[in-house]
Amino acid sequence: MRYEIIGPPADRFEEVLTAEALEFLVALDSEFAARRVALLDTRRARRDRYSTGQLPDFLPETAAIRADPTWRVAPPAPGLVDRRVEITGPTDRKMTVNALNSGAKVWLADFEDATAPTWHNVVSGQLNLIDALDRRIDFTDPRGRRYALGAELATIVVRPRGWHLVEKGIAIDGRPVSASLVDFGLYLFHCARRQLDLGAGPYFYLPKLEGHREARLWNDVFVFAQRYLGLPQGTIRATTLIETITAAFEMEEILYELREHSAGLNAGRWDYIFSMIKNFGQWPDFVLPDRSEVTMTVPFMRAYTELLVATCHRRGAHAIGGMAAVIPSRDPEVNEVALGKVRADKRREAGDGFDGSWVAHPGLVDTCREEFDAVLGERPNQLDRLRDDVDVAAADLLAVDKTPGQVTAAGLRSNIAVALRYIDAWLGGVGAVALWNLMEDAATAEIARCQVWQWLQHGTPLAGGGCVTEELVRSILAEELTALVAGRVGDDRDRAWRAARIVEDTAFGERLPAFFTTAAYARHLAPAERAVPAG
Ligand SMILES: CC(=O)SCCNC(=O)CCNC(=O)[C@H](O)C(C)(C)COP(=O)(O)OP(=O)(O)OC[C@H]1O[C@@H](n2cnc3c(N)ncnc32)[C@H](O)[C@@H]1OP(=O)(O)O
Ligand SMILES: O=CC(=O)O
Ligand SMILES: [Mg+2]
Repeated sequence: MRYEIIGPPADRFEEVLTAEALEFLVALDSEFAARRVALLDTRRARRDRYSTGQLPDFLPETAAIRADPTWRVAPPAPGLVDRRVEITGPTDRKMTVNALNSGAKVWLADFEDATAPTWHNVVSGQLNLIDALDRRIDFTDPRGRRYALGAELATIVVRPRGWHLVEKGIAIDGRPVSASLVDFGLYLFHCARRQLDLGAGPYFYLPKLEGHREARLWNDVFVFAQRYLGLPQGTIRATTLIETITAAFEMEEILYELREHSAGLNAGRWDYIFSMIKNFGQWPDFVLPDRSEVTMTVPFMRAYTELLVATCHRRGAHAIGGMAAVIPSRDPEVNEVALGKVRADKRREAGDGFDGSWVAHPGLVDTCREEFDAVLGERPNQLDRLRDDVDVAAADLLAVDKTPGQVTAAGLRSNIAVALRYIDAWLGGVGAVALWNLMEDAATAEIARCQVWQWLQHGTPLAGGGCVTEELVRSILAEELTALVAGRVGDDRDRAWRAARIVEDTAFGERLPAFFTTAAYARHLAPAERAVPAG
């Protein structure tokens, strides 16, 4: 056999890691592993070009696709017609039940930004999805609280990990496997028919794509997988996140590549900001102010979302809004402010023509629904609202220098504290956390650690005096680490130290690491020991 299970066994994991499912992963790997590696090389080469001053533009070689007014994506699939509220979150057992019961139309079951990809999270997440579809997920927690699926459930849309990540819990021919193919393959293998029997289908969100060739790879994966599993072509549907600056220049082409499988585009705002810093962070014109100042109404973010809605609706595709990171609070005053911010965000999106949007927490479902109800009324979406008024040029997408705001000492400290605390949680197997009333996940933490790097590179002046220096960052990091480890012992204490080391490694280097998660996964999360060989 060509595969081996490296990750440790646990209760019922064999129900996910069946010989047939693993053979399917081997088939996907044989067909697509080399193309994935080549596309990752292309990403690196492109970033190198940007480091010499080149800027992206709309592609001349695909002008004909953009100019052709005739093509459309497939009509919306069952369960994906009305997407006015989508809740996102990790796939642990409790969150699965809570998300499905939340009243949202869609649940984005997340193996990406909201999940720390421990072997346990990866496999048990798949098991929870199977159990949810079989209605076998009800349980009572240790406090005696009962969790049970209700009558009306959200449509499940799974977000596999991005192309940059590998899964080391399974080896094929002695190599780690693409994490995207593992998450996609296991879910499709086990749940496609279960979903079809329930009147929905196997639906996906595709994260962190950097261009249409990566969308073509996904489309080819879908065609191959449908053939392998005997599913009618077009059964799979995928919403692509536009969350990199390079993908923003290829929205139309991405829809075109996936057109028989496309369920639209989503404005993944947090990774988008991260991508902007990652690609152009060394240039003075691209220095961003405090993270809290980079709102959806600053010119470069506005240009991107306007273009996204216009592109989608021209092609009959859903445009889905992004995540307002504020979450509900038990403090009534703080809560009121938080709900007000989410309401304003969803109101703007609905008014701009989005067909629905994301929330991070069940307590935000009603707010989002009310704002979309106000615009959609009885209509399931507003695909008919063409945004022919939108005129976005390459320069608008890159107009980072028009972002108002300052870099402050508080913003610097906040970035260091968030990066440290998030990475600490991630190393502990938790991929989304609430910090200071904000949802923090891999994407928001990437911004935090990249801004520290960016400001250090530029010796950025701080409002009120001084500037960002290595000495200052080290001293804030030391203070934040002291606060984090207070009262901790043993492994918990070590984990905080490891998190601080990752923050240092990613902040002080001359070149910004493309993702903190890749090296941190290999060093800290990946299963190290060989467990029971299988197959
Ligand atoms: C940039 C992007 O990619 S955004 C998408 C990726 N990020 C995410 O999906 C983050 C999703 N959100 C979350 O993970 C959580 O809301 C957090 C971690 C931010 C906060 O969670 P908590 O600290 O548990 O919040 P809180 O205590 O208010 O939760 C109250 C209840 O709501 C549940 N809950 C909170 N958020 C969610 C969610 N997204 N899905 C399902 N249930 C949820 C909690 O499990 C808890 O349930 P319980 O009452 O049965 O114990
Ligand atoms: O995945 C969403 C984002 O904002 O990043
Ligand atoms: Mg993202």
